[in-house]
Amino acid sequence: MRIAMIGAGGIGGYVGARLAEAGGDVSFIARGAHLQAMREGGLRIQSDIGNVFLADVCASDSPADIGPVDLVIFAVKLYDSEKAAGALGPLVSGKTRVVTLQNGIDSVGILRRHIPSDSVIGGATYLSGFIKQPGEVVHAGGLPHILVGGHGDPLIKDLQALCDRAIGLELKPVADIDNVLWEKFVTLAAFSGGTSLMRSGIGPILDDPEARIFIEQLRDEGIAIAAAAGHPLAEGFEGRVTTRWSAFPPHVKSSMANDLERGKPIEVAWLSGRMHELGIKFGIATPGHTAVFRALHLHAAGAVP
Ligand SMILES: NC(=O)C1=CN([C@@H]2O[C@H](COP(=O)(O)OP(=O)(O)OC[C@H]3O[C@@H](n4cnc5c(N)ncnc54)[C@H](OP(=O)(O)O)[C@@H]3O)[C@@H](O)[C@H]2O)C=CC1
Ligand SMILES: CC(C)(CO)C(=O)C(=O)O
Repeated sequence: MRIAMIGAGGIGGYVGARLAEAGGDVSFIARGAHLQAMREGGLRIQSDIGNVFLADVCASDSPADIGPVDLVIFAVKLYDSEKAAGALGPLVSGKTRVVTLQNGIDSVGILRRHIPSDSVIGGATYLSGFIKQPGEVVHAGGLPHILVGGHGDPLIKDLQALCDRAIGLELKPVADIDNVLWEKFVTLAAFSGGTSLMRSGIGPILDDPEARIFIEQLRDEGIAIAAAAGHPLAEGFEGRVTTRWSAFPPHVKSSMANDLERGKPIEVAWLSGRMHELGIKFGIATPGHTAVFRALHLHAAGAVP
């Protein structure tokens, strides 16, 4: 199976390296110093599940260098989506499937504006990763599970078979990916808003009584928004979110908190900002998410000079 990873960062780098290690024919679309480092010195993944070193990496900043593939895995930040999606053309044939692992609820819609609708498949993962330095990605924690739509699609079955052979990757096709994406959106918007605004890993937040009230408030606002949007979350969801948060090593922060710390642009408009916008639409107060959105808006495009 020919696979192209769009973005070779925390998610694209980790998943692509694992698929290549398992025998997949993987190419990476990357850019800048990370692209140069991968071309010159390969791609390294540091993970408690087992490190990976891909010495010989097929990487380019131009999809035309790679040509049509069977599967595209889309993993750039949401603020880079339009540009990256607009450049997918040379990778996509009539048979290509494009699986997105981006956070939030907007990714599938963005991709469908650029490529045929039925080629796009939603997906979500709770694994946590980041680029430590050019050419090196760290798996910071979180189980390397990926949930994808496309249940019954032969290509997704082939991908699942490849993941079954891989170390540190588990892929499960599901019948209702929309529900999975909403669950992740609610869980992550609270986790990213909380760990970014409070500048802390999840452990100390859950241990501090006031900080915990705030992150749980973000979670509960998200649950109310999901119900109003026609995606009610199952009974007991609150408890499952807290269990999921507690399963991360205490120091783990969201990818947005990591980007904020590094002065990079952040995805707040698609997370707390999206909750704020939906709150206005449905007439539901979201004081927590609105505060996160407004406070971090100043940093949305990267470090304030
Ligand atoms: N990291 C995590 O733990 C998780 C992230 N996600 C989601 O996955 C998505 C990807 O996040 P993440 O892996 O952290 O992102 P990263 O920033 O780590 O990696 C994205 C990479 O793609 C590059 N890139 C962006 N646009 C292009 C382009 N047009 N051509 C070539 N390269 C490009 C970026 O370059 P540059 O550095 O120059 O910007 C960067 O190297 C996001 O939506 C995120 O919310 C989901 C689950 C967990
Ligand atoms: C799964 C989680 C919470 C990993 O940290 C994430 O999606 C993110 O940080 O963006």
